[in-house]
Amino acid sequence: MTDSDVSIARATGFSECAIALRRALTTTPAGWLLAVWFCWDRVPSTAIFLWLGTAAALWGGSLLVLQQMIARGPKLELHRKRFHWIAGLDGLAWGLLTWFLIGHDPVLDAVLMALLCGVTSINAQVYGTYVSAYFGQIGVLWGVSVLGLMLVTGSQSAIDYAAGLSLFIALTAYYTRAISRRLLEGIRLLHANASLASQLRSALQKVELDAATDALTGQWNRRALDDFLKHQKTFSILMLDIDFFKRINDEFGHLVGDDVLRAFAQRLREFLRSGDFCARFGGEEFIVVLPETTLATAQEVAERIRKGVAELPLLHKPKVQATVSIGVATMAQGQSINALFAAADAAVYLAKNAGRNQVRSHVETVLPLQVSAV
Ligand SMILES: Nc1nc2c(ncn2[C@@H]2O[C@H](COP(=O)(O)OP(=O)(O)OP(=O)(O)O)[C@@H](O)[C@H]2O)c(=O)[nH]1
Repeated sequence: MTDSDVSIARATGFSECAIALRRALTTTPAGWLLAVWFCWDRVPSTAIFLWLGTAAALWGGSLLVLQQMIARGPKLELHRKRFHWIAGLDGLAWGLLTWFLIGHDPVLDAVLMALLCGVTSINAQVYGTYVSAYFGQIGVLWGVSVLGLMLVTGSQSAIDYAAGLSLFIALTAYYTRAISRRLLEGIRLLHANASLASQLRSALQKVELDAATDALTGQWNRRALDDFLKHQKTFSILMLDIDFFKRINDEFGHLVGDDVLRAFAQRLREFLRSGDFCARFGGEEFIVVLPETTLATAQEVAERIRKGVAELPLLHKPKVQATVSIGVATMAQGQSINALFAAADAAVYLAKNAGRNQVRSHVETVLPLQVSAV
């Protein structure tokens, strides 16, 4: 578990709390209606409307600010202060209830105390993922309501109510803190798991890519070629074999030979379309698969490649000029992939025997007649 997991969990907890508070604030008027319903005929209507007006003004302002904050994306480091203000005003609106509505009827007082306890409990859920704002909210609710009880009523029952409310709020705050820790731990674990899963996914993708790629040239390897061919129906292949490659190694060394292989693979790609597939078959041999391509077109492509390799040096320092012999073969109905490779190989053999730097096709060899019978 890293520090960044912890701070991401805190930030997520904050933004979840902001969204939960918006949901809770939109249902707050239902709580007021309940209070008004209890108070109707028991409390002077001016007191009821004064409290309702004050609460509505505080509520409307808070909701507006909260809405703007959420629209911009609630951010702990930016909106922390504003959010604590909103929570405090929410607590103030409820706390003022004792200033306006208490002291008119003993039964009603008890019911309103229960209502304040209910508000405290509900808000424990609302602020669960950002508990410091909860402490602000219930702190203000507690302070204002206890002050109201003392100043407005000042009776023995007011002291009892204040004591009861204080105990209830203190216990709720204590347990909410513990639950909030577990909630944040859950968010932290979720985040850590998600980032671990994404790391594993990208590591797996890299391993899969490495397993299908030739390390030297960056082209696909034999395994990837076999996989690709499994999904092809009508296609032609070019088998390319660099001429006298041993001489290049002997003259310039193996490292230069490697550079030549890389440069050759690069040159090859310049002549291919995006849907064509190029793989290193082994040593200085490459295979190009041309999907949906007839023999005649494949021969044209092969000829372009042959010329393109021969006309410019593959390396400039040291200057290495090379040529390539190419065998072309087209997949026939019912033919196996190995038979196709054998046909292309026979065509390469023909090109080499004809003096190299040539393109030959499998129809010029005797092999297709044998393989088509396989
Ligand atoms: N530098 C380097 N050389 C390689 C690599 N793989 C194979 N070779 C060399 O490629 C050479 C292939 O030689 P040959 O099969 O005799 O063919 P060639 O010299 O190209 O002659 P022809 O194909 O008949 O024109 C061998 O010397 C191999 O050692 C490689 O990855 N890097």
